[in-house]
Amino acid sequence: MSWPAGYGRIVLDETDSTMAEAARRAGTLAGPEWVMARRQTAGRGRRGRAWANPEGNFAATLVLQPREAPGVVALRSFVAALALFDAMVAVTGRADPFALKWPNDVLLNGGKVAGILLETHAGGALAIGIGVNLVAAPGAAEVEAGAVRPVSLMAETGAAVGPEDFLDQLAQAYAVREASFVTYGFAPIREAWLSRAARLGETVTARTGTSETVGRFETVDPSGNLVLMTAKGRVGIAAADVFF
Ligand SMILES: O=C(O)CCCC[C@@H]1SC[C@@H]2NC(=O)N[C@@H]21
Repeated sequence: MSWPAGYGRIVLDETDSTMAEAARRAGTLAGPEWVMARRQTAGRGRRGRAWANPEGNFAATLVLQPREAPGVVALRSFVAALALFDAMVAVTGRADPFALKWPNDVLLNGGKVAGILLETHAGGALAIGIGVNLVAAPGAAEVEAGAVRPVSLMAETGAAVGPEDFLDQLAQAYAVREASFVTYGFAPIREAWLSRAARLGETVTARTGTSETVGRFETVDPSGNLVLMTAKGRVGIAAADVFF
């Protein structure tokens, strides 16, 4: 497996969180850099949740210095989700058990196998944190009530993939999707994402900390919003957790 040209790589035995590591290093990096850790002692997920990271699972953050407007930069969550999907297919040889859940989870046999966390830094750096349950998944009791059950790649498919091998696949897949995004914009990424979307056309619930919207999952719009057809009409949602 070749490493993508122009991307750097740092592999640490242990850190608190690769997001924190990325924040500490962002100002010093000359170009895109993958920061991977074999162990995280304080991994974090979306909405301030903790992210468990037993050894053997994958934890890495890609640090980029994008030049676009913030709304365009944020669309890289879809770029990353697609790349993650591609890497899963590359390591298992199968696409059918995988699906993408808005905004950027990867599902395997309907369970959550991977998550993505985006953070931006003063100075404009973008940190894309990716966690994959390669060998172990948290118990159902450790996740929010009603959330998709966590699963591991190994338990669901039998594939035994080490974090560094997974990084090779993911970095290559990301570089391909990033080049498409920079050259052709969001449209082909959006189409590819939608063709892999879980529960498209079905009724889902989108929850923020303060509101709940139930509707038919119609599409993701060109700004990356979740579009639901509700009893009151079409609604675009910029940020939420989705429940099936
Ligand atoms: O809540 C989610 O689904 C996103 C989880 C993101 C976890 C990854 S693991 C690598 C990086 N470092 C962190 O502390 N979090 C992200």
